[in-house]
Parts: sequence; C-alpha cells; structure tokens
Amino acid sequence: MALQVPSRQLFIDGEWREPVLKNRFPIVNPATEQIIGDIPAATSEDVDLAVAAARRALSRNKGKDWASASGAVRAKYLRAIAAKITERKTELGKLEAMDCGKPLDEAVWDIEDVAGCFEYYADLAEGLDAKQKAPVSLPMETFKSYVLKEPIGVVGLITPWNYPLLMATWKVAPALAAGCAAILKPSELASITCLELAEVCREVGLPPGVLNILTGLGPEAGAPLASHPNVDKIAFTGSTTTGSKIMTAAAQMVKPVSLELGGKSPIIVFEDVDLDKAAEWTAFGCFWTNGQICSATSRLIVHEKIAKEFVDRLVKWTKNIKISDPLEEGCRLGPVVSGGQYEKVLKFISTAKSEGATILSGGVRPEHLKKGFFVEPTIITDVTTSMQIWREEVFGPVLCVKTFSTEEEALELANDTHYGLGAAVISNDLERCDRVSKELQAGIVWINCSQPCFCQAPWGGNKRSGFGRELGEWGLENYLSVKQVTQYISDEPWGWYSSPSKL
Ligand SMILES: NC(=O)c1ccc[n+]([C@@H]2O[C@H](COP(=O)([O-])OP(=O)(O)OC[C@H]3O[C@@H](n4cnc5c(N)ncnc54)[C@H](O)[C@@H]3O)[C@@H](O)[C@H]2O)c1
Ligand SMILES: NCCCC=O
Ligand code: NA
Repeated sequence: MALQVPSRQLFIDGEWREPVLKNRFPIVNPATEQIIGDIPAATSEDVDLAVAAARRALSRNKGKDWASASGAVRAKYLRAIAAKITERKTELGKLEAMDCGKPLDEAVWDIEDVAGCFEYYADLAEGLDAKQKAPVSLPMETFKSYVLKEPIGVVGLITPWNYPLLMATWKVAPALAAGCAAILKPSELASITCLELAEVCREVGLPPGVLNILTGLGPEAGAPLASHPNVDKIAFTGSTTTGSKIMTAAAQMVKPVSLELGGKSPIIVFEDVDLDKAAEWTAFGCFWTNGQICSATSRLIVHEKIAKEFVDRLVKWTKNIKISDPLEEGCRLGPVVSGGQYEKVLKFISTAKSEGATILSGGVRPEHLKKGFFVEPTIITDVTTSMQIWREEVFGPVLCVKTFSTEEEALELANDTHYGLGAAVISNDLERCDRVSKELQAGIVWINCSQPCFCQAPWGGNKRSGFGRELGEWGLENYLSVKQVTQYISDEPWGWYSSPSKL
C-alpha cells in the first residue's frame, strides 16, 4: 500500500526552514503519474544560508564539537543514524519506490545498504583517531615528520535519482566520518528519502549545520553550491554533461572535485558458460533498477558460437521479469523515473531502429500497463560500433548485443567507449577472467556476475566516467586533507648562513 509522503522544508542549521523564495514543486510517482506531494525549491539564497551554517558548525567551540572532535565522537552519531534508518526501513523503502519507481524489494535492500554504509564509516571514523600522527620516515635524522589527516572543510554533495538515499549516503557518511560539514543537494526527481534523512539527523541530535539538505533544481540550487566561494570541495554523482559543468565552476576557485559519472559498460560472455546462469547475470546487469544504473552492463559481447542460443535464452529470462507497480509483490521491473526519461529511452530505441538495428525484444510499453513510465526490457541486435545505441548511455532497460570470435576482439569491443566505469566477464576459465580483467579499461570489473556492490570496496570510473573513488577507505580519503608536520630536532644551529655573531 502507498504511503502519505511527509511534507518537509529545507534542512538548514539543524532546523526545517522554508525556502527564502517560498517556492515548492510537485513530486510525481512514475508508476501512476500522480502527484503525491511536493518538495521545497532551494535557490542561491538558501545555499548561502546553508553554507554559513556549515561554516559555523566547523568552528563552533573552536572545532571541538565536530571537526576536531575525536572520530569516536562522530562515530556515535553515525551509528545512531544507522539505527534510526534501520527502524524505518520498510517505510523508507516504500517512499523510495514511490518516488523513483524502483521495485520495493530493491528499495528496501538499498535502505539496508544505507544503514550498513553509516555503520561502516562509523568504524572508519573510530579508526581515524589511531591513524593520526603517522610517522614519515626521513633520510635526515635531524628532522622528524608526521602526518595529520584533517577534514577538508565544508563540502557540497550533489547526487542523482537512481539510488536517491544510497548515493547521498555514499557521500554523507564518509564526509561526516572525516569531520566535514556538508550541504547535500539531492536530485529534484527523487528527494523524499533524503529529506527523511534530515528528520533522522534532527532526531539523533546531530550538531546544527553539520548536515544541511537542500532540495531544488540543478541550475538553481546545485550550480550556486558548486561555485560557492565558501565551499571547499564538491563531490558529484550524475551525468557526464553536468559533471563537466561542475568541474568548470569549481576550477574557477581551484576547488577539488570528485566525479562519479555515466557509463556504457560491457559484459563479455565466453563460449564455455552455463547459459542460464550467464543469462540471469546479463539480465540483472542491465535491467536491475529498471536499467538506471551508472554501471549497467548494457553492451553484451557474446561469443559467436553460443550467440544465437544465448540471446534466445536471455529473451526468455527477460519475458519472465514481473513488470508492475513497484509496490506490488514480486515486482522486478518498475517504471523509469520520469516522463522526460521515458521519452528519452524510447527515442534511443527508435534511433537504433532507424540506424538499422533490430529490436529483438521489448522496446515498447508493456501492454498490461496503461499508465506510468514503463518500458519493457529491450534487447537490440544487428548493432554496429558507430550506432548511437552502442556509444551513448541510455539509462533505461535497454541492452545492445554484438558477437566476437577471439578474446582480443572481445576486449577491443569492450574498450571501444569513452566511458570506463564497470565491466563484467563471464567464463568458467578463471585464468582467462583474470587476464581479461587486467585488460578491461574500467574502474570496477565483475567476474561471473554483474553489479554486486559492497561498501568496503572502491567504486568509481576512468575516462569520461569520472575520477576519484567512493566507498571503502578511499571514500573517507575523499574528505580528508593531508597535513605534513615536520620538526627540526637537532640542538645544532642550521648553519646555512654565516652567523652574524661570528663577525
Ligand atoms: N558513477 C556513479 O557512481 C553513478 C551513480 C549513479 C548515477 N550516475 C550517473 O548519473 C546520471 C543520471 O543521474 P541524473 O539524471 O540525476 O544526472 P544529472 O547530471 O542530470 O543530475 C545529477 C545532479 O546534478 C544536479 N545538477 C544538474 N545540473 C546542475 C548544474 N548545472 N550544477 C550543479 N548541479 C546540477 C541535479 O539537480 C542532480 O542533483 C547518469 O549519467 C548515471 O550514469 C553515476
Ligand atoms: N549498486 C549501486 C550502484 C550505483 C550506481 O548507479
Ligand atoms: Na519522483
């Protein structure tokens, strides 16, 4: 059953605040196309207030309340947030499903991952205390040196709609663990659960200003955050086009950025596989989260010996996927996130057709669903490497297929992309898998699976998929600044200049 969406304001300085310009915009449930609530629309005026609140949070009590408190103190808040999220797991999962259209079972799984990620970074925050003052070995005994890891400062976190609360958490949890103060700007297409995170922070008594959450449009709320002179770093997940704009804005102030961008990831299926196991991973790799995963393995590269049988089997697996309202039991594919995204996905499919590809399966709205932004899982064959469908990210349930005859050819096809986020290889020959993994130009390689993601392991891409790594210890480093402290420990004078006392 659907839920009432809580009506919230912006979260600034530990309080709910109406946007300065008092605007709001509607939330649309993509499965029903109905308006189910509204969210506040922040503008640069609210960004200024949030940045000022974050600055105060860092300097309050000379930093002792947050930025220079021990990691153990911050870990307590992170664990309290994790506990509240776990308490509200079913409700948050439902709200997520209603907002972005992902099947309820997936949404609840995401919320569990959110709680797990806060717990994980609570552990790393505690670990940080022991790592302070790590000695650096120097070649001169007259000096000694150590390293301090300090929070970068005020960070702007800009996130997408495909995993609304999870993508936010991948940034918020390590930023807070590091001792930063943050301003989160979630996607205007799915912000409900991020506003609930604000409520959770309020309930656990997170110090005011440590996390501020501003909902609003990219150009109105995201852009002023990216270019704000008092924001010390921007961490962004979203499209390559927006990532490039953010990098340009940040460059004006030499502000560091980390960018998790789009992808067009390959999955290579060799001839020695178990067809059903490989078909299920191929379907999961592309159609999970309604195909809206940055790392979706949306280019199938299959050995020509098994191609016909494999693709037939794959079509059977996709025909078995339950497409329905995300809240219906057993749903495995919901609608894409919005009307705009629905039109975009259908346009990709019609362009593929007009360029000469074959829409082997899907490509249309499922007949039994008259409303909602639903697209059937789509498999496209007769693809050439110059076609748009091979080159550009669709961000919808669309898989394109090419065949290969040698390992070398498979790798050439796999690496034939400006992106470099994920890649998968399926084969029973594990030596081959290792060899291929080394050659794949991607930040994440899956062997005999596609998409599983653990908060302990690094996440991020190469080429136009961005740079920097989230998750794991790398995720924490994103929010830490390294300070070298070097001391002269000899009693002797330095002796470089002639001493005036000897004149
Ligand atoms: N690499 C990853 O880990 C990862 C994860 C999830 C999604 N993605 C990518 O995200 C994209 C889909 O998400 P999306 O449609 O929300 O992306 P998007 O780039 O349209 O929006 C992302 C965020 O940026 C904001 N934004 C838009 N214009 C802005 C501007 N000029 N200045 C500052 N902020 C601005 C948006 O409001 C939103 O919060 C896909 O390309 C996908 O591959 C990448
Ligand atoms: N499983 C999380 C993937 C995030 C990218 O879209
Ligand atoms: Na929505």
